[in-house]
Order: sequence, then structure tokens, then C-alpha cells
Amino acid sequence: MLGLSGSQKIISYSDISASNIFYFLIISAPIIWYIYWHLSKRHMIELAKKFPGPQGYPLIGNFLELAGSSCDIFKHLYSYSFQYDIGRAWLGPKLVIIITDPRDIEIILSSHVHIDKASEYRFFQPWLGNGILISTGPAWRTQRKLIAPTFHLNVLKGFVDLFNTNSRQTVDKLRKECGKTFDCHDYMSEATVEILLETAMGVNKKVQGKAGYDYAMAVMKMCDIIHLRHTKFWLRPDWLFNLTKHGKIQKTLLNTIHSFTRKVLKSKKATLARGAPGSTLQVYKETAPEESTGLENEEPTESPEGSVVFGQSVGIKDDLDTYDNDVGEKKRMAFLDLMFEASQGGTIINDEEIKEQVDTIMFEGHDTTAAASSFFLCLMGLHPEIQAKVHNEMDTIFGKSQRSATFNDTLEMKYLERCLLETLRLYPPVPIIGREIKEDVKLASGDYTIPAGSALAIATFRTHRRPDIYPNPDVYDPDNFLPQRTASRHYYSFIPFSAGPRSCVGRKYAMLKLKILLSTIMRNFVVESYIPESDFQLQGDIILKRGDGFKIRLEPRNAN
Ligand code: HEM
Repeated sequence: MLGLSGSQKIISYSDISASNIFYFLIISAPIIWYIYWHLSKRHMIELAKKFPGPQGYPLIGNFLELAGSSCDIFKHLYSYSFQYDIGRAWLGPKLVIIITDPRDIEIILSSHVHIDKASEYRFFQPWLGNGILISTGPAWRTQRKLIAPTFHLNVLKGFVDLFNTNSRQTVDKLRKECGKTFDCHDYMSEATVEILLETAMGVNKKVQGKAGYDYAMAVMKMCDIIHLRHTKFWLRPDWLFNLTKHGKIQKTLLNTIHSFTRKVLKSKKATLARGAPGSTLQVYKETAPEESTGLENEEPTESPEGSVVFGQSVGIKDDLDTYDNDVGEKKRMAFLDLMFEASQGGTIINDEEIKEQVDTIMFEGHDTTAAASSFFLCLMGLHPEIQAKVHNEMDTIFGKSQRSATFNDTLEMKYLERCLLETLRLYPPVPIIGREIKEDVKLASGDYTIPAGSALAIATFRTHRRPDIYPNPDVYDPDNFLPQRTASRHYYSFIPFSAGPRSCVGRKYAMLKLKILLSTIMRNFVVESYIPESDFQLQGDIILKRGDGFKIRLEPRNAN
């Protein structure tokens, strides 16, 4: 300090003390916060210690386990799952419990208490608003009561003709790819968007033009972004995310998605203003007598052969089977028709809420079935002996005729159904289901209690591959769904559509549509595929996909 004047000394001392205070705060704030967090979460931390899991670091917990690309993360987490049938991870201060045992899954999914989605679903909010996928409490209950009846089997039977027409158009498009190796997912996405538009939304797909394809691509990219926000902690706070390039891309994608749904709504309003018929059931009743399917009664959802029907495990009932006692036959309408009817007077649902539900159904209804059908085709290509049995079944049902499939035909497609269910077992389109746990939950599989305040991940992908439930769990074996095998398994060991009060409302729609779409494709083509399952680059960006694309080759079938 020699040679400095008095005033210089004063400035220098105050500089030192200001920077000291600054550094003190920077270092001590996280420590104080950490101590406070530790003390206030003592109960949670104690219960969490009982669960096995990887060692984490202070403050960030196990976030480093989520480093790398989507494919890397999927591979890494899957390999971890062999060490732990049950586990915990800390994502910063958030405790995540991961379960795979059907007895534990039953406790959560069958409950009317643990029905709130994990806070991770909040990243969907700018896209889906308060739509049925992410809503909670009384709002969700009202939405569920309104929407579930629109996917009743009697409504769906009215869609059979449209499923057929669209499936034939998809076959025509696929014919142009014969002899080439191509990614079938784009075709499946386009087909599923168009089918949804014409059925659940009741609008002409031609009105939407190329917008349907752009919409499907924007949805895929939105899922990538949401997945990034789940795995990269710096993208979690909205203010920081909005400053990044991902925040800007999201804005553009949401613009594409929301313009599309607004166009759908406008087109529907115009159709209704012209006085077009609303109720699909009425249309169906004019054209076909109602078959008894055994699905509408109060008994378990079991077919005469005891097999799994329409995607629900034997013995599990949900509101899709039982809800409709208070809804008169005449009131059964397709989804968007009913939304508009309910909006008359604006008391039950307003225009903005309809838009949120349309966004939700369009997303849940197309991306999941596009993934399921693409995996199905790849698996057919890899298993020619199984494919031959599907072809045999098609020939038995349809002979040489090119006629459309009827609802009764779909009940006869027992082998194809088993192949489809086995596809959903190995490649469940929703590989993880998340819940927010509001009160401590004692589990059945061991001395574990999930603490209140934690997030729960039901690892469907891993449950479906547990060797104690499915011998040879990684082998594609449609006979896993033979009645005698399903009867001996726990109800909750097969949950591609979730189960219980918050199960998928589109389950029966999806199964019927997939049966008609895939049977039409199988009647017309032989599928070939050369990339073995062990080389699939799986990524769980909300919906399970193949990062390497769904490459197949088609040859026309001569049998018909
Ligand atoms: C293979 C096809 C499908 C699969 C595997 C599937 C799977 C699922 C799963 C696992 C859930 C629960 C998600 C969660 O709790 O996080 C769900 C919910 C839902 N799904 Fe699907 N889904 C499919 C097709 C459809 C279709 C075609 C629609 C509509 C047309 C649909 C509409 C919905 C809706 C609205 C929900 C939210 C239900 C609620 O929270 O009450 N899904 N789906």
C-alpha cells in the first residue's frame, strides 16, 4: 500500500470488502440453501435412502446421468435398470422414485388419490394448455367425464368405414415405395393424423392439405424439446429456456401446431354451420346392427377366449367399459361434435378449452399410434415366420376378396392382435408414466415408502421386459398373449395404455384403428427389415422412437 494516497486507500479497502461480501454470498447462499433444504426435507431424505440408486452430487444430484444424446440417455438408463428393479434418483432437489413391479404399479395406477401428473408434465403447458393429459383435480374429472364417452365402442364402430378408406389410401401411397428401403414412420404419422381428423375431429382431411404433415413433424420436434428440458437442468427455468435457441424454435413450432388446430376448429365450425350430421352413433345405427362384444357390460374385459381385448389386460376395468350408464344412447357423439355441443352457452367448455383438448387428442392420438404401427412393421420384417402366420390369418378371414374389413373381422384378427400387443409390450409408445406423489405411499414389493412430494416414474418399458414376468423378455413372441399365459400374469404387468382411472381414453380407438390399418397393409404387402432389434437406436423423447428411423422394404403380395 506504500505510495498510495489516503483517498486511494479508502477506495481500495471498500473494494476489497465489497468483493469479499459478494464472494461470501455466492459461496454461502447455496450452502445455506442446501442446509435449509436438508433440514426441511429430512423425512423425504430418510425414506429415499432405503431405495437403491446411483450416488449423486450435492445440489445437482444425479443429473449427470442424463448427459448425452437421447439415444445415449435411453441406453444408459436401460442398462442401469438391470441393477435396480426399483430405484431412486435426485434431479437437483427433486426426488424421483422409479418402480417396475406390477404390485407397486397397481397401488399407484388403481388409486383415485395418486392421479396427478408429475411436475415434469408442466413443459407441455404452452402446447396443451390445461388439456386432459396434464390437467388435475376437479378440472380433470369434468374433462374425463366429458371426453371418455366420445371414445365408446359404439362411436368407434361408426368409424370403421373411414378407417378402411384411409388405410387403403395409405396402401396406395406405400405402393410407390415397393422395392426400396424407406422409413415407414413418416407414412404412419401422416396416416394417423389424417384418420384422426376424419374420425374424432370429423373434418375433411383435404381441407388441411400439407398442414397435416407439417403438424406431425412439428409435434415430433416439440417432443424433442420437452425431452431436452427434462434432461438438461439449465433448460428447466422458463426465463433461461426462452433465451436459448430451443426457446425460439419452440415458439415457431407452437405456431405451426396451434395454427393447425385453429384451422381444424374453423373447418369444423363451418361444417356444423352447414348443418352436417353430428352424432356418429346415429350414422352407425343406420348402417349396421349393434353387435354384442362383451365389452360394454360390468364384467371384466375378457373375450370369449379369455384373450386381451382392445388393449386392456384381462380383469382391469376402467371408465371406458363402465362410465356410460349416465349417458343416453342418443348422446354418444364423436369427440369434436360433443365438444361443440357442450360449448353451447359456454358453461361446460369454452372455445379456448376446446382448442386445448383438440391439441391434446391430436397429439396423444397420432404420435403414439404412428410409433406402434412403425414398430409393428419393423418386427414383421424381422420375423418372417410370424409374418406368414399373420398373412394366413388374413387369407382365412378375407380369402381372395379385396373387401373392406368389418368390425366383426377385427374380432377375428386374433393372431394379428397378439402380434400388436407383443409389439406394445416390447416397444410401449409411452415408455414412462409420471405421477406426483402427494402423500407417503407404502409399496408392496418390499420395505419401501415413497415419500410425499416426490415424483414417481412407472418404467413401463422395463416392466414389460422383466424376466420374472416374461421368460425370454427380449424375444418377440406373440404367444405371450395366448389366453393361458395372460391369465397367469399380474394384471399390471402389461400397461401400454396405463390403467385405472387415468388410463388412456383412446385405447379402444387405437386398437381398432391399428387393426384395420395394419391388416390392410399386411393383406397387400410382404414386409422385410434387416436391422436387428439389438441395433435399434431407441430414444424415449416422450414417445418411444427409433433414432435410426424405421427402415423397412415392401414387396407386393401375390396371394390375393
Ligand atoms: C398405441 C396407441 C396409444 C398408446 C400406447 C397410448 C398410451 C397412453 C398412456 C400410457 C397414457 C397415460 C399417460 C400418462 O399417464 O402419462 C395415455 C393417456 C391418454 N391417451 Fe393414449 N395412447 C394411445 C393412443 C391414444 C389415442 C388414439 C387417443 C385419442 C384419440 C389417446 C388419448 C389419450 C388421452 C386423452 C390421454 C389422457 C387421459 C387422462 O389423463 O385422463 N391415446 N395414453
